Amino acid sequence: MEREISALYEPKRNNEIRIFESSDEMSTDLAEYISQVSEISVKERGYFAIALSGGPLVSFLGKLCEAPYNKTLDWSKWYIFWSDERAVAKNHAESNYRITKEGFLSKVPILNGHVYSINDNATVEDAATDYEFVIRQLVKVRTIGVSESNDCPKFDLILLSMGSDGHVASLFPNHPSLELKDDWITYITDSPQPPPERITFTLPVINSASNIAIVTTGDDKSEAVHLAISDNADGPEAPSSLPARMVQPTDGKLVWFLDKSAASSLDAENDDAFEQHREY
Ligand SMILES: O=C(O)[C@H](O)[C@@H](O)[C@H](O)[C@H](O)COP(=O)(O)O
Repeated sequence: MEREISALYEPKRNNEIRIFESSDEMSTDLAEYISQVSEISVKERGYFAIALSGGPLVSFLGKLCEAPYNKTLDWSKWYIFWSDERAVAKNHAESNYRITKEGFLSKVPILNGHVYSINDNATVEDAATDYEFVIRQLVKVRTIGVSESNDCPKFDLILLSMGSDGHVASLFPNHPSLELKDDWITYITDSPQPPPERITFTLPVINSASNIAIVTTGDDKSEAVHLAISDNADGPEAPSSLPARMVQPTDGKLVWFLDKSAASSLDAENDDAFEQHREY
């Protein structure tokens, strides 16, 4: 359909919204989506490099640990990374590594040597430098792909969740880390949500991925979802520095996985830049 595009905003391409009646249905579809992306990546590249986030995301990966996926997926080709980590010890309740290990990694046969966690034994600055170094080595040998448009790593899939303030990974609204162009990994010491110190992928790395999924549930996210997605949120008041709105893959594809509550402020008429799959 022909439509007028605001001069203030790049038209969105390769974006899709999937809306589900319940988080259980969302988990089922998410498992199928991840399975398909992993199969394609293994077939095309021989590896599947996936970056996870913390928060409630891991609880939506449960179906991957069950039949048929626990048997059919080529787990030996999976390489695990984190798009962000909190500066706490690995055995701390808030460690994204710990949450992922308990809720996912301990239930599937991913090789320990393929799990690239963020150093919890260094300052956040050093941990960010170390993580970028490790990722550079893996890009050199192409375990992680490389973007054709810049030298950024091209993860096969980056899974993100979003906070009610629109933050993704540990990129928070109006934070200077949103401006970084050359760093792959950075750190912050002033997170508005505890703990204050965190390590995070930068936007250039997120946007260079082949596939990005933002998985979000709950009423408290509906306004941020609207601001992140809707064309009618364009204009002079547009939340140009809302991190979730800045997630726009350069060559890849973005899929939003939303439950009905998180999608409740979306205006179907005005969101036609997205291919919508309203799974009611
Ligand atoms: O520390 C953080 O950055 C948050 O925990 C974040 O990781 C979380 O994903 C969102 O805040 C959404 O979480 P809820 O859906 O539970 O609100």
